[in-house]
Amino acid sequence: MSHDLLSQIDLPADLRRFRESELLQIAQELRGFIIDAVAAKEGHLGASLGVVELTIALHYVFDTPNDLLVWDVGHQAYGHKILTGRRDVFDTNRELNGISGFPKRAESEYDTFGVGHSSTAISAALGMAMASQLKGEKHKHIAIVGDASIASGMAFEALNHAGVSGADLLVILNDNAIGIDPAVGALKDYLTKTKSGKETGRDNIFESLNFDYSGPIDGHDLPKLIAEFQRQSGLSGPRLLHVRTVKGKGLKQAEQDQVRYHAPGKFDKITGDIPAKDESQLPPKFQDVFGHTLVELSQQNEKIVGITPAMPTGSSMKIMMDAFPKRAFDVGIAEQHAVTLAAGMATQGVVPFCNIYSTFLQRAYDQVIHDVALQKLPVIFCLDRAGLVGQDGATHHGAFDLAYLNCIPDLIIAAPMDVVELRHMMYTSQLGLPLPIAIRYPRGRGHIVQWQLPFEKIELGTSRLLSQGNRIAVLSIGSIGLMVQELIQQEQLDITHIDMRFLKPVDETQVLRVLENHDHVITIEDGTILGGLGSMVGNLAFAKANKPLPQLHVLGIPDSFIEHGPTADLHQLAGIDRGALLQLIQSL
Ligand SMILES: Cc1ncc(C[n+]2csc(CCOP(=O)(O)OP(=O)(O)O)c2C)c(N)n1
Ligand SMILES: CC(=O)[C@@H](O)[C@H](O)COP(=O)(O)O
Ligand SMILES: [Mg+2]
Repeated sequence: MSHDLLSQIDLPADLRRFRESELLQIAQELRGFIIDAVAAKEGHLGASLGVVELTIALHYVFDTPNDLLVWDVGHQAYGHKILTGRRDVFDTNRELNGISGFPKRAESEYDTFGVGHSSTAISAALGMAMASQLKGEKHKHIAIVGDASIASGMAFEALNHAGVSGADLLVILNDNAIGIDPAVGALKDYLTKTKSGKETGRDNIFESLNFDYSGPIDGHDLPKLIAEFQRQSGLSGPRLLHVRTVKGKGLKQAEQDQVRYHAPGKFDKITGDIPAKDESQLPPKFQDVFGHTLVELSQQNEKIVGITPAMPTGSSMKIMMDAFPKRAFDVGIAEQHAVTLAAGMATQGVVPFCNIYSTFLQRAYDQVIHDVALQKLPVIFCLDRAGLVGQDGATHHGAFDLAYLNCIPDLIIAAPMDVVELRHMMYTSQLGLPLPIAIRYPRGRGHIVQWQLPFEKIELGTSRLLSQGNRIAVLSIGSIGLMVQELIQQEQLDITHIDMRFLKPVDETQVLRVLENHDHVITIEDGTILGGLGSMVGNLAFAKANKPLPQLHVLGIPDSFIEHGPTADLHQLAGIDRGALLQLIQSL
């Protein structure tokens, strides 16, 4: 694909020098550029393809960066990045030391707000608009938000406030009628029918909230978009422009299979096909073991239900939704609601498995404390994508869960080392616990091919002694223990290794025994170093262990935000990889 015009655009000012009639070709070239880049380097595809025309029209009409664009989530902002100074480095997208897959303030003045988690754009753009008012400055403030993201509570809070703010805020609702998975909820149906009050004589929902509503308009029709943005640039006050687009636009397969092509991995840039892979001999992913195990358990226990906030495919809750459509619920991008919904169900004796990515549970922290733990409601949280997740980077790493959950009373915290332990923990959880439990596990594959072993009950708060040495002991929690175990076997190290399994209740007897019988105790976790296993063992040592204490070495994610890149590289950067552990052991 040629980039004759695109190659002349380094910044939006260059784009604005083109005639409107040339924008169609620029759109084709930009689309081709995105397809070529993602086919080779992976990343988010469908969302960016769907907003090519929108992106061009926005930068063509508005005076960016003086006018402020805020992209919600930011997975659709590849076109924006390419038009705002990052075309030549776009091949480093999501790579270690490369550009981020999401808008990021440190990266460009055109990235007005850091994103990754959804539904923040309206609040952020409103904040900017109110700041402009306060400072007496003239800017346009534009939030671009998807149909699934606008259904989240936070977006509604922002609309509610913006409607009485008088702020110069344009919300562009990019309605493609899908999130990652098919859109859900009543708002989805409403949006497919909604029309302007000017047409119907009755206010629609946005007009009722004091927004000047326009649309819906075709988001692939460049002349229409440009005319509408020119009109909008002369207006002020809260406005909402409803734009309809097609996710994956311009690549046949991506339009037809929008779920798969949200982030398809590598594919053929000419045909659009994803190469078939035989994965039958590979160990399964943690998430698939979660999904299949939940179905197995649901067959035995009719009280079980599944809840996911908008991640059925990613979390594999889809397996349960297919097997038991009446007992598994996708509630949309609504983590807070998902948690309290699960709490409500638990009050009635239902056994909810509430599956949330570790990073997204951050949004429902109060609900975990106030609605679940404080009432000792036995909700079973399955926290997927715990630890460092790789190319999505700092916004998405599940780095904090061990620490932020550890300080909550009456919450059991478990982390399986392998998929078989995950099964046993899920089995144990639904037998009837007196408290809620959070089971956290990582993105990707385990190492056990034959995972479908009979269920076993695990005693809460018990660890597993995996090898016994004398001077040095390693206490690990979660899947990072696999690396420890392999290291010990491959290097034939004479050291003790304990898979802690539970951060809370922690196996105090075992920890004290280890502290008293070794010269050096190493803790290792794929979570922040502050407040997780290392802190727990340190506290125990000072409070309860007989003196003299061994030397304690705490390995975990350092107290800084870890960027994006291959997970193995990030583990190395964080000092929690095989090399770092071996070096430490050798130095002792
Ligand atoms: C708080 C939060 N929950 C879940 C996600 C995962 N997520 C990323 S994109 C997405 C779907 C967004 O759909 P929509 O807003 O309609 O945008 P589209 O992809 O259709 O352009 C979801 C659920 C997230 N980024 N943030
Ligand atoms: C943009 C976003 O938040 C999701 O698309 C996320 O990238 C999904 O991550 P997984 O690929 O780990 O499911
Ligand atoms: Mg959408």
